Amino acid sequence: MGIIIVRPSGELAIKSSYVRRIFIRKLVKNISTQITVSKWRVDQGYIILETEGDVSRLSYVFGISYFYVAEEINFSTIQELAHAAVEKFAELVRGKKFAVRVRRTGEHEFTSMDIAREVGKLLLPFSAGVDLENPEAIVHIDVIQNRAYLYSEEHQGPNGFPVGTTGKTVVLFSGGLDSPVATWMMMKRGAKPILLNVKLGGELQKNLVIDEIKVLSKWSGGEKLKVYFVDGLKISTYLSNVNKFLRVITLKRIMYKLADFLGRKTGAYSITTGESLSQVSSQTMKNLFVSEYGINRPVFRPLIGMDKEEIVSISRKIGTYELSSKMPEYCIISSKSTVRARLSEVLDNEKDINIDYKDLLDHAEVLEV
Ligand SMILES: Nc1ncnc2c1ncn2[C@@H]1O[C@H](COP(=O)(O)OP(=O)(O)OP(=O)(O)O)[C@@H](O)[C@H]1O
Repeated sequence: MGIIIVRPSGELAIKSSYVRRIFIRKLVKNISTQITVSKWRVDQGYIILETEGDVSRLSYVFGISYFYVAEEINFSTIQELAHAAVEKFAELVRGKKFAVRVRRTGEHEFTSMDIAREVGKLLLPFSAGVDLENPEAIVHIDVIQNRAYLYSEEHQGPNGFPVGTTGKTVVLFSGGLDSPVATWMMMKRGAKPILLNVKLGGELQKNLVIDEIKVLSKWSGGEKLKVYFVDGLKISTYLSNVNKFLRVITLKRIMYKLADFLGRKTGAYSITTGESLSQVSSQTMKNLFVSEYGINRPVFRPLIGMDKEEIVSISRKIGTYELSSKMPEYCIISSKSTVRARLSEVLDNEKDINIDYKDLLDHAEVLEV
């Protein structure tokens, strides 16, 4: 059993108290899917939790700025606090250059500097001296009213909003490099993704997609991730009648329409893709305009302004890079596309294709990870 102090993302602090309460409650719910929480309270913007389990899992919970495992003490004088700090930290600083870092909230007759000075003075004889610039050991003390939290290590959280607080989005999820990164970025903004894969590559593609979703689910704050696999073969047959230079754009339009339908079915108000401006011919500005023409939901493209290196670096960080690299390109997608599709021509071509989107989705294979 330990006390964990969580500082929510700075963005949560500027919300109205009503919204903040909702977000904090969801954050605690998401935290308790990772570790056991027996009690919690909010004090001066910090969430104080009594917990059991592996705290390192909190590094994956969106909505956390930083967190630490602390010892809680009640105190009335600065000397009392300093003695408790010495008892806890004498061994930590033994023979090392150290620094004391103090944060203080509440009404007190002393400042943070007063605490740091008093604690530093008592720890000095155990140590190799004070070094505020490059300490070998750091003594952290957070004072909130008449309680102090003592700890030696602070862990970074991923910031953002708790997953599930900002709505659902249908993600067009190919499983290539980009769409997993786009999914992660939307989860970071608190969205719950509903994944839609047009199965063009059979079981190999499907299994890679599932493995990628498993990796992404580490970041989902316990929210189950649902994936819809739609029959790609059926869609390919529709496309065989389309002019070959317009096939990629038409396929994209079909995917967007499927996503729009799925959004309506699942209460998701947006569509997310992994497109990045002009990365490939189907992603020129003109083609993106034509692709999403007539779609009722806003299309979010979190990667639109990123280059490949930036996307790769996020993909490595979140753990999907290795799996994405195994994903082959599928021939329809990689076939030549015009860079400036004419809307009227594309719409004209489309007239002869009669796709029953509802039926495609009703027959989709649905899994939850
Ligand atoms: N088979 C598919 N099923 C669902 N969505 C897809 C599929 N193929 C492509 N998409 C969507 O279209 C976007 C662009 O795909 P495209 O193949 O043009 O580029 P990409 O750079 O290879 O993307 P990715 O790396 O995500 O596969 C993808 O990021 C994804 O959102």
